[in-house]
Amino acid sequence: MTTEQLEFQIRKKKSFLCIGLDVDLNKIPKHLLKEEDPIFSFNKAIIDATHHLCVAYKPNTAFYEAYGIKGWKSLEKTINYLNDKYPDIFTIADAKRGDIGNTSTMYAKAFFEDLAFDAVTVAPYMGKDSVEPFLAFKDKHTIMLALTSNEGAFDFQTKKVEGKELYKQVLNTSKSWENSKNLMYVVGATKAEYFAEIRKIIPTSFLLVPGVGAQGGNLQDVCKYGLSENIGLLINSSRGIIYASKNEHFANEAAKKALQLQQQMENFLIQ
Ligand SMILES: O=c1ccn([C@@H]2O[C@H](COP(=O)(O)O)[C@@H](O)[C@H]2O)c(=O)[nH]1
Repeated sequence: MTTEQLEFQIRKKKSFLCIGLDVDLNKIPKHLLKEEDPIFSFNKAIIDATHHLCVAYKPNTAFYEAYGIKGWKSLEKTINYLNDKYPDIFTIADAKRGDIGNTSTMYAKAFFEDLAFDAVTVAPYMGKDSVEPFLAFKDKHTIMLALTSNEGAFDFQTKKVEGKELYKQVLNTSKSWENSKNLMYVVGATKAEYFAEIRKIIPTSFLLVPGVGAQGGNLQDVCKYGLSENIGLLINSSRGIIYASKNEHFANEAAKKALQLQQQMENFLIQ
């Protein structure tokens, strides 16, 4: 999916919500544990109940890798289900990869070709040659960590290097890389006060924004400073939506939480 198609979907659905599929078997309704693939059954129910309220889903691969081969199969079934039944949905593998060039190429093949995700998250620490193999894939997106939502973001990302904060160096430098049009960036909702500065460097790049809901980030502030002329935001909520309830109505309860966020987004889009 191109960024233009993503923007079209956002305007059509009046939503820039991304739902995080971070499935923990200890947190899902007990009755699902009897199913052959509880993770996929959970995801399928959540997706069917919420797809009209969001434009993207983001499984964090850690929650699948933790269950070994079974978990990887559940991830594969989830992305195949999304691509077959809801092809207008933008899909993000939150895998935070990045390595020397030939290894990065293999990571990119795994997520873009084998699993056919639209986007993958990548850490910038190893630099240009570790990210460009991802960028080489046409109409696929590399979402690079810029300013993350956690406390540890202040350990390195906001520290000055040659007079400029490291996250700003990441944004500025990456703009000159080959196929940089395929870049998006992760900026945490807990760092809302940084969005105005970030928009000065990357006025229209899409930002994946985790941290609303469970981590306490404020949607209003993010929208106020982060929205761009092409919208440019994907706001993620995982636990705040998918674990709304543990009873048999869990998917409907998740949809209610998603609707609350979608309605707030709609208000910003019509302003
Ligand atoms: O800076 C970052 C980068 C990634 N994440 C991931 O997003 C979700 C957030 O989940 P919630 O349950 O809505 O808090 C999760 O997969 C994180 O690993 C992030 O939170 N911050």
